[in-house]
Amino acid sequence: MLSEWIELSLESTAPTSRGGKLPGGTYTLHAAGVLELTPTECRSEAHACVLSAGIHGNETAPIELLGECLARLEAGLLALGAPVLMILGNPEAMRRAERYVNTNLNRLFRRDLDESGMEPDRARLLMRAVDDFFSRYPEHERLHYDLHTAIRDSRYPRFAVEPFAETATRHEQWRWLAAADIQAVLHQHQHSWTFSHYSKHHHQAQAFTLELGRALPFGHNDLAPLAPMARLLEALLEGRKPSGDTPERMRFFRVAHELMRHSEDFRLCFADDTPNFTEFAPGTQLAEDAEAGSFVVESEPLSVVFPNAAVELGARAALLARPAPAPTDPG
Ligand SMILES: O=C(O)CCC(=O)N[C@@H](CCC(=O)O)C(=O)O
Ligand SMILES: [Zn+2]
Repeated sequence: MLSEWIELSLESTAPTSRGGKLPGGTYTLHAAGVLELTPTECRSEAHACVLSAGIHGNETAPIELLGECLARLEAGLLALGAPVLMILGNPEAMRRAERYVNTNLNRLFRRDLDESGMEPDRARLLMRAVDDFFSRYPEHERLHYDLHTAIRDSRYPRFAVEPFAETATRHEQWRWLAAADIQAVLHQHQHSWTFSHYSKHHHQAQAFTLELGRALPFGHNDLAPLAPMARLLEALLEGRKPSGDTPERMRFFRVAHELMRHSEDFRLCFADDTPNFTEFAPGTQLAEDAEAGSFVVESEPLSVVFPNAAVELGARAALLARPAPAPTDPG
């Protein structure tokens, strides 16, 4: 049943059972795309882990990665040793192989959300699922990895976005991400209402959005470069301490500016296939908006991340970042 969970979610077929046993514990299906794994015994290093994928329906590699982890659990190659909430974010968008159906789910994770519609309802359901899960494990260190893939190529194909929130990121997280072959980290500069931000802001979780290569349809993903990330997820599922490496292996950036789309008449002034983290020199015009005017790089170069001129009005059309120092170990 476990390994069929993803297929059944894609087919919108209700599974025959809402729970059962697996090596090292039990599973419970709380709602479509919301699966909780409960260990018979938590290992001492275990985190309470939220692992989500498919928040954008066309980002399939992370869904396959979670599927592989479940298959290994079910086959007895891994023994569950930590509480885990596994989430397929937007099953309807997954079925349509679209980023979203009506609106971008990953901008809706706020407690004062009052919009109606499929994605707002889904955001409310997922926020409740995360609240309930973390409240069951008050003694555990909390963690949320929200797994994505990017629309464009990237100078660093695998990178982490660290949400902005008060909770400090523990140094071991940088070590784990470096060992998982994450190549760059982007620190957010302000609240962003993404899923990983929700867990960090409201539950003090160690939380990241992880970009794991480029968005491709099911069956077209090469999971080989994600093998080190699979090892990290498996260690978390087993409640073991993951391997670490020096964070200096990764390049660090901080968002300096968020480029917003204000009007219908908006364009980015560089090629559509410009890879993430491409740097633009001072004086370069990056955007033209009928309402906000033009945006030109000022005195320091800026690197562009997630450029997308086709976003909804009022939404982020790109992040502009500058290099940041690698974090030092507080000891
Ligand atoms: O490649 C793109 O333009 C988008 C990839 C993606 O979905 N990224 C996330 C990042 C979330 C964050 O800022 O933490 C998103 O845009 O929701
Ligand atoms: Zn995404």
